[in-house]
Amino acid sequence: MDKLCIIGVGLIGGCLALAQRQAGFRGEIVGCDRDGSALEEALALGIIDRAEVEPARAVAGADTVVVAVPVGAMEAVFAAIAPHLDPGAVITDVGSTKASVVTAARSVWSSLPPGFVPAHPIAGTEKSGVGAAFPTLFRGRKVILTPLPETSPAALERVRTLWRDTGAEVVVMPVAHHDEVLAATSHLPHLLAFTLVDTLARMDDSWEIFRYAAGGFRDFTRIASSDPVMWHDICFANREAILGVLTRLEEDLDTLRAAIDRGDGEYVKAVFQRAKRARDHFSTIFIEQP
Ligand SMILES: NC(=O)C1=CN([C@@H]2O[C@H](COP(=O)(O)OP(=O)(O)OC[C@H]3O[C@@H](n4cnc5c(N)ncnc54)[C@H](O)[C@@H]3O)[C@@H](O)[C@H]2O)C=CC1
Ligand SMILES: O=C(O)C(=O)Cc1ccc(O)cc1
Repeated sequence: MDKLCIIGVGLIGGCLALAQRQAGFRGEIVGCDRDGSALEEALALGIIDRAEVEPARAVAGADTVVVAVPVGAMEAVFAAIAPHLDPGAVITDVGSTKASVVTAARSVWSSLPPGFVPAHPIAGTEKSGVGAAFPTLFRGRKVILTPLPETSPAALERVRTLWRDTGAEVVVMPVAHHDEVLAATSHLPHLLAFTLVDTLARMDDSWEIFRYAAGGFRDFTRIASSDPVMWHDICFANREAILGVLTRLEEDLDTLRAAIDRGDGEYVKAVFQRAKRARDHFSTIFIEQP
């Protein structure tokens, strides 16, 4: 890899650029963003070597292009870069949903380039923008690649190496499985956090409620500070899977509510015990991060 082009110089694009530099990448990192101030900030912070507002200029001569914009903007970016990519270029993305990104790519390229490798780092924060970027975000975290039948083995290896160099553990899975799993573990918790905070904030005594919030409230709602545009896009991009898991949760919440209402302590305790056992078990294996 000699020239890495990152389109969307925000939190994830910025973290990737910093992580690549820290891993010893000596080539050129070109940043492209529709927001000129993001580019200026990235240049000032030394995160990118060159800034381009025009996607066509940014991708020219790049051997690897990473699209790191909100998932709703992927199609427009693919359309803007498609005619200007080098023939052997590898194109990848960091979007939180994968079927929607693949659909966006298929609507731009009548036949998908073999260099196209959909990807998703399962690492982030509630902050956004390049100013919040840091080089160690991906260390010890998972990155999911969802290669397609058209994806060439060489392109898959390039993207695997790109992420492995950041300290991430790379796993491969089918697109649909990715979207089902992430709807449950990431998209649903974000919707719950946003809704909880919104509901409480609209109560008459919200000032009093937030003033006495304890650690549990802070832990549970941190992700409600995440970027609304990004999460709006994710909701609609992974609509079916999100609605499926939301319905399941609604049913379980309704049952719990009914149990509390009729004073069924055994039922309530059984739910909490099962949940505690599951959380304690999985936290030792998966959930706690370095
Ligand atoms: N924030 C997080 O924790 C994670 C985010 N993701 C995914 O990464 C992607 C980027 O997210 P963040 O870096 O958090 O967002 P961000 O808001 O920090 O950065 C996105 C950047 O894309 C630029 N942009 C938006 N539309 C554009 C367009 N049409 N052309 C060029 N630039 C455009 C924005 O100006 C911004 O600088 C999203 O697809 C998100 O789903 C993936 C893993 C974690
Ligand atoms: O901040 C957190 O805890 C997150 O969950 C960040 C995050 C947001 C979106 C993703 O697609 C992956 C990770």
